Amino acid sequence: MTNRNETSCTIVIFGATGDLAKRKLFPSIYNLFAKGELGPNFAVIGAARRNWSHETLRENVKKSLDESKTEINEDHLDDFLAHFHYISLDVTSKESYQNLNRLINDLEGEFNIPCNRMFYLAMAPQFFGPIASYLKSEGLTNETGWNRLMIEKPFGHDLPSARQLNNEIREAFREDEIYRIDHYLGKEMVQNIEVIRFANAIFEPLWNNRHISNIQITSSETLGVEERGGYYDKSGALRDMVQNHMLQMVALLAMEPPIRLTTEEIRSEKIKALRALRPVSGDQVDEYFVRGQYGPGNVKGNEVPGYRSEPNVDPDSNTETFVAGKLLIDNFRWAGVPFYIRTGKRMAEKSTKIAIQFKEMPMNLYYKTDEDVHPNLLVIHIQPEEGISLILNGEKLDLSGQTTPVKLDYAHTSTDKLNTPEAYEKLLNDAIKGDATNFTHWDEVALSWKYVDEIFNAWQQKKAAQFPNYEAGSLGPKESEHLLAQDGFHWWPLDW
Ligand SMILES: NC(=O)C1=CN([C@@H]2O[C@H](COP(=O)(O)OP(=O)(O)OC[C@H]3O[C@@H](n4cnc5c(N)ncnc54)[C@H](OP(=O)(O)O)[C@@H]3O)[C@@H](O)[C@H]2O)C=CC1
Ligand SMILES: O=C1O[C@H](COP(=O)(O)O)[C@@H](O)[C@H](O)[C@H]1O
Repeated sequence: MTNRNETSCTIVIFGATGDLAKRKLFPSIYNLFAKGELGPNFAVIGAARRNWSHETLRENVKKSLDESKTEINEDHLDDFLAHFHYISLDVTSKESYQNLNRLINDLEGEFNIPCNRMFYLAMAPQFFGPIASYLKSEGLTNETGWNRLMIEKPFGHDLPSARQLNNEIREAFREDEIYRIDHYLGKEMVQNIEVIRFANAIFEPLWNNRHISNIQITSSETLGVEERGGYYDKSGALRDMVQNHMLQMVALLAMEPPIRLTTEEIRSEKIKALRALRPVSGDQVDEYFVRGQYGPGNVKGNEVPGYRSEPNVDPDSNTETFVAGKLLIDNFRWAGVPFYIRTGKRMAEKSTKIAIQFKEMPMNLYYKTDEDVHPNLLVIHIQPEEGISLILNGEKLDLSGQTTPVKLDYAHTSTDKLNTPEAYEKLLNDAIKGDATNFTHWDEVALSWKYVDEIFNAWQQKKAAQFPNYEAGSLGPKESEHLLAQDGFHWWPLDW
């Protein structure tokens, strides 16, 4: 009989010769092995077209651990690598799946693994549907153990394509067998949003429109599009970052406390928060959203080209590399509280932060100083530092009787600065254990696309934007400042 909690399994990585497997998946699997999370009975099968041997895969796994500076214990490295096997196949050919099934069966025998099968799709999205369908039709999913499908982004490029993809994979896998990855949900401090909110008696009573004036979420990058120009130019920041990571953070901040900390209850509250997002109609888009594209500039002392000069990007591209937006959530808790988001490439800092700004005191007893009392802020540092800061007011130590902001800090630098290997490690571990809490349910995906599609369509209908409109190495176009200024706010600095 199927035991959902049994962790002993075979992990098949489709796309094992690719970038994601090398940079994120192999180091994560090693870390899980080193921590004893995988136990002795597991196998990893790398699948791709390249004509590699088992040994070539193992050499590449070892190389990926070295390049990612994973701490390796040489004593058990060979034992670890012995669990890796490679199969050369084309995912579009039916015969491939019969060969793969034979290899899985052999390894289940060799390593004494129950028929628990994890299929990780680290492949371009056009293959997601066909792979899922072949896995079922060719008998690789089974009734004896569990079957899980881990699926990378992008999950569609709009609501209709996402729905079509979902229908395709649902033909082969049940919703509870599908693990849609949003790697932000694997980040330590994103997971901590719930803990900060629901394990601290001092915050929950204040977590509403009576006490919070606005919430700001920034995810800025210093990198450009690197080798992903071909994908990114068809996607843009709205669909690459807002539809998934930014809206997931909004949902976690806005949701009601779940009645229990179970996958179903948490997802249900996130879904309700996303349902309450006020849609932005075409004629309002400029009032609520700002788009930008970087021109040439200087990022951290290096001259960099503008977006339109990046490899595989259309020289007249109208794709946005920056988005700022004001989101409103129409429910009792949040009515009237703007959630500002911004994300972009080639910005001044690599930083993901959430600033929760509390309302002013009802009366300023320190008015004689002609100084405004600084608003209280709760800052959640997601990356590269991880932690929280609380900004209060204290008295200046100079006998002036004036107030000064005082920062209470709990922060530490994440092990690898960018934190993503740990995110993948956590997500893989969760999926192996059958915990889908930090993966996105189809309803969340659908609601996010619905929200984002309206903005995208409104932009499409307008004439081409005046791009480039921000310099690489800056904080985005000036209109992003206006978005908050019109409400009497400003973006809090990223180095707070
Ligand atoms: N790289 C990253 O940091 C991130 C990637 N992702 C997502 O992960 C997925 C994979 O990305 P990434 O690793 O960068 O992509 P790559 O292009 O580096 O890798 C693609 C993989 O697919 C294999 N492949 C392509 N066609 C076939 C085929 N017909 N049959 C079998 N194998 C095939 C390639 O191997 P071969 O040529 O040997 O067949 C290769 O292993 C994408 O959906 C991407 O959006 C998401 C977040 C971050
Ligand atoms: O999903 C994506 O995320 C990365 C940013 O991730 P982070 O963990 O480094 O913040 C982004 O660069 C990429 O374009 C996008 O596809």
